[in-house]
Amino acid sequence: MKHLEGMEHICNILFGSLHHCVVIVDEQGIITFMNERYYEFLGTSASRAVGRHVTEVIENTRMHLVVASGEAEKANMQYIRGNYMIADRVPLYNNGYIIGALGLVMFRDRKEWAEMNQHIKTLMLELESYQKKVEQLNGTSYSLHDALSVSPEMEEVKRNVRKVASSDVSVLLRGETGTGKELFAQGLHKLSERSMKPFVKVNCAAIPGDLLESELFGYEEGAFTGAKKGGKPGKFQLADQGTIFLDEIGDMPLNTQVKILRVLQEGEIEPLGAQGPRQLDVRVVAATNQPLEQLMETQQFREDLYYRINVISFTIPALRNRPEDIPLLSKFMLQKVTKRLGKRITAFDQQVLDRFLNYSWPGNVRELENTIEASVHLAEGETIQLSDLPERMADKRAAGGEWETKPLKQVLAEAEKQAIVQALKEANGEKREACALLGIGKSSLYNKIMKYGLD
Ligand SMILES: Nc1ncnc2c1ncn2[C@@H]1O[C@H](COP(=O)(O)OP(=O)(O)OP(=O)(O)O)[C@@H](O)[C@H]1O
Repeated sequence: MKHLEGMEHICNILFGSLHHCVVIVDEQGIITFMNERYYEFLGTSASRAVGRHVTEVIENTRMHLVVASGEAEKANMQYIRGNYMIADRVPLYNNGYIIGALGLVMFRDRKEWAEMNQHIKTLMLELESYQKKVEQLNGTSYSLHDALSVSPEMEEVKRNVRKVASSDVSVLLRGETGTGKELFAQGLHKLSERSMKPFVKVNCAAIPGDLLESELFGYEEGAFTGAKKGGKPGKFQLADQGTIFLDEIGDMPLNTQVKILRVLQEGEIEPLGAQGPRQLDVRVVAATNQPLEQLMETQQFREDLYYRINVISFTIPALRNRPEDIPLLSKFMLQKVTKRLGKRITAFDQQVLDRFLNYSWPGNVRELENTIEASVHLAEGETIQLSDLPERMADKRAAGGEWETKPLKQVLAEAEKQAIVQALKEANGEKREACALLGIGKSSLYNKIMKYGLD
């Protein structure tokens, strides 16, 4: 930011009366200047835009990527506020260092543009539908815009995630179960240069230890008896050029940790039965809900791997610590669930919202969504009542105060068991459906069913 300070006055003279839209960002992608024309077009103002990350203010912008790559982009098509515009973006250098970027969004003669825009719109809509299909095939369905929040804590995490998204730095996402770590991992990938390449998720807790290696690194034909003809690519190969998301990394067996570290350090893998190593280019995003520092003390997690994946870490706050987000998320989840179930329920009784605000949400946003889904099933009127909430929510002990006096482990275990019982009930014992409701893998569900003696 310091290089661009004091430039506002000069920029206003230069670009103030220009018919085109101008934006300048600093080396972190933070807006330092926009001209009046751009504010008008976006319906915003200097006080709302300057100082914010450019992705928060301008749709489909690539300014942060230009700063990261240092490469200009000429006559790029950009969809803003219902129109396709032509954007030029150039990096700004000072003494050989990037200090920011300047973007120019061009308008054409209105009539000519309107005609061309219609034609382009049709083509671009078609392209967009293909892009969506590619994204689905690539394994992402979320972007950072899907992470709803109003709380300052979450807004700060989002701001920081945006800042590092365009670089290749390894990111560790921490937070309790259901806080949105996977959503953030996908958001990071979508904001990066790798967005059109694969996003591959590995649930380190769900793959049995003895299969983890072949799942991660693949194998060659004939590597062992029972190996598939033609071999099988591992998750790392599938993620080549893209992002690999190592979920629940704290649950990864020690011997696999050694191998992962080698891959990350040397940028190559050696599939089982292969003649030699293969070069790879993957960005690593890991997530954990376990205290890795504690696991290191008990030698369950390797220190060298910890430092390798923990270059930058973000902690996503638990829902109970950001109550401001609860009304917004509840409303959104209600709309999502009622749309899916085709039921007309439009609001929550005030007592329900109060209960939500006082409840501890050990399963965080996922539990909120499941709770709302369960109550939509039970509700008879157009408003969700206290009596429509699942049993655990009706239990006063679960709502605020007292539960915190119980050991957290016990509370989490009780909530987990309750959620599984509920999901199995809702899914009529159909385990695949219960997995989908809970958002966990099959082997994870089987382990938990055994653990809590629910078979
Ligand atoms: N801020 C948010 N806005 C909207 N939806 C959210 C938000 N945070 C989480 N969700 C939703 O909550 C659910 C759980 O999120 P997600 O799977 O990303 O959590 P997680 O932290 O990765 O969980 P786990 O540690 O159990 O794997 C998802 O359906 C996700 O879309």
